[in-house]
Amino acid sequence: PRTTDDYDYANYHTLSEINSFMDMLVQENPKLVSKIVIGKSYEGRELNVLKFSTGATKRPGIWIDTGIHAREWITPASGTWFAKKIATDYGRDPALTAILDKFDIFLELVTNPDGYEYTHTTNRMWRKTRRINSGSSCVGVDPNRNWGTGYGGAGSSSNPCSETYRGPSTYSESEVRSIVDFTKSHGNLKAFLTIHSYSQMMLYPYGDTGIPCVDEAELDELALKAATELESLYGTKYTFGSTFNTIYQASGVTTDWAYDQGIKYSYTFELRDNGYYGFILPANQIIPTAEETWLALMVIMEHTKNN
Ligand SMILES: O=C(O)[C@H](Cc1ccccc1)CC(O)(O)C[N+](=O)[O-]
Ligand SMILES: [Zn+2]
Repeated sequence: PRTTDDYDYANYHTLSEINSFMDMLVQENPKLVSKIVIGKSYEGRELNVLKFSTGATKRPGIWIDTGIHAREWITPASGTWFAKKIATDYGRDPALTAILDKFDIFLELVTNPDGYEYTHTTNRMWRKTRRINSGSSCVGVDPNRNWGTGYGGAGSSSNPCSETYRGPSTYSESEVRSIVDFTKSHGNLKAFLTIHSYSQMMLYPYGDTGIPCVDEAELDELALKAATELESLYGTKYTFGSTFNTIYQASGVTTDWAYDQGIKYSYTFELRDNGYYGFILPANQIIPTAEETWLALMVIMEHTKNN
């Protein structure tokens, strides 16, 4: 495709196609969109973040990542649609324009590029990074068990052959460390939204413990609003609650860490479906999934703006 107008949002794309999309979007919207390289993956690929900003001065930020688990293809596909939506709606949609007049939005589309490439070339069901684990024939670390908060607890594994292997140490994965360093250097993120599939859930802290987080009441009420808005489009039903109570115990996870950095509005999304297709969601569901999810993201971003 020569422009992001004729990019095929209704299909899944390779890493190089998604990287080309990012470069096209930046070229077409030089005053709104820029690309930041926040680090390199284990195998040396760039970790690219799209920055949407309408002001020169440093503003509070909203973080969104997709594709941290390699096989969850619906998430970078939806994220690509989000990126185009932001560029299209700025200056046209009052709600989005109001958000971007106050916040920068950071969107990392392929958060685990080594794993994503591997799902295209070798194993469609790969989940983890592609780190070679010393002393083991098993490859990869679960980037959603590698964060510092609750690291090493129940709900993660010390076995390199496990799908939830926590890694040799906190932040051992450059794909994780790069986000940690970016978040700390930015220092003013107000929402942290990490997008997974599948199960149709909105999950807030904590995952490592059943003890409620301080902001549980507000996060729960906001999740209800977001899930209701999401359901209004195509009737897709989401459940919501703390990670521990809603899906299962998991430790060293992204949103627990983000929340403990003081980023109150930290949610994990589990997109479509409920298990019928699972990770192999048909491409004809990409755009509907992206559209309904965007409604929920807008609810959370507006709440973040107004609080
Ligand atoms: O186990 C995971 O990391 C997520 C569930 C989750 C979600 C938020 C925080 C901790 C765990 C489930 C999934 O999206 O990875 C799907 N899966 O189990 O492969
Ligand atoms: Zn996942």
